[in-house]
Amino acid sequence: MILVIDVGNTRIKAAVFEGATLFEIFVFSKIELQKNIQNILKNFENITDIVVSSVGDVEKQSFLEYNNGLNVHFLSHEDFFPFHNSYATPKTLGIDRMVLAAGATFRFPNQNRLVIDAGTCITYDFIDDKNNYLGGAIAPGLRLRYESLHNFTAKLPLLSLESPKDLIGTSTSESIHSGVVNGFVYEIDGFIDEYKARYSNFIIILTGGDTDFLAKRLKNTIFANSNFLLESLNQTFQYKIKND
Ligand SMILES: Nc1ncnc2c1ncn2[C@@H]1O[C@H](COP(=O)(O)OP(=O)(O)OP(=O)(O)O)[C@@H](O)[C@H]1O
Ligand SMILES: CC(C)(CO)[C@@H](O)C(=O)NCCC(=O)O
Ligand SMILES: [K+]
Repeated sequence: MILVIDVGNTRIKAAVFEGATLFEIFVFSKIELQKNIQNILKNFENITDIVVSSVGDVEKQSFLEYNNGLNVHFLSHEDFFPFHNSYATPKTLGIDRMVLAAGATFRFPNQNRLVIDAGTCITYDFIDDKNNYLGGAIAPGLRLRYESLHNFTAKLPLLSLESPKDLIGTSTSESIHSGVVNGFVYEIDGFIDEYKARYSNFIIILTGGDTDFLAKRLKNTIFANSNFLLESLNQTFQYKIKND
């Protein structure tokens, strides 16, 4: 059994896999990291490996204390990935984006793929049908937009996510919901349309914390899977052992 851990910018997600089977998912904050890992290891005694992808400020050292018989794999740019990386600054490419690109490559062979991760940030990653990772985009995520409006103005309140009643916001809060949520949806549909203008055929994978909220609001057809990063971590690890 393996324990995969996705350290994001806001929270940590972990999952226990045996082969391709996902047993359980855990979501927790950074300060609860040690406690949660200890509990998971206690409940799943057959875990032999911990596989970590971290874009947050949690370093490899935080996992090494579990090294009593357990292998800790902290994924980095030096690992094996199933695509050719055409990014101009490969060393600063987020490891989460690399794992998502790997997952898309494994899952949808020989086709163009666009991965959209709607998390703290929205990331777009494009891998073409020849397995070239081309790059994509980074934009502020849904919650970040609500927080930015509040943090960088004097008068705007901090609202929590709500569906706008209409395009035309008729109060401060409705204007904010319309601006944030409608803007978010139009932007993502707009990106997809631009990719469509350039590539006639590609599969779209949507993941991240806002997957479910977003999936039903997009006009474009997508493959929605909020666990795509966790599943891709498992696949990237299986690929790594095969190639080591
Ligand atoms: N309990 C929650 N805490 C924070 N964000 C949440 C929660 N539930 C849903 N969300 C939504 O998920 C988004 C954050 O996504 P996610 O949890 O995937 O981010 P993350 O853990 O920081 O990962 P990453 O840094 O890889 O994006 C926010 O925009 C928010 O609207
Ligand atoms: C964009 C985020 C924050 C998304 O989690 C992460 O992938 C990251 O820190 N990336 C580094 C910059 C880059 O990918 O080019
Ligand atoms: K993200």
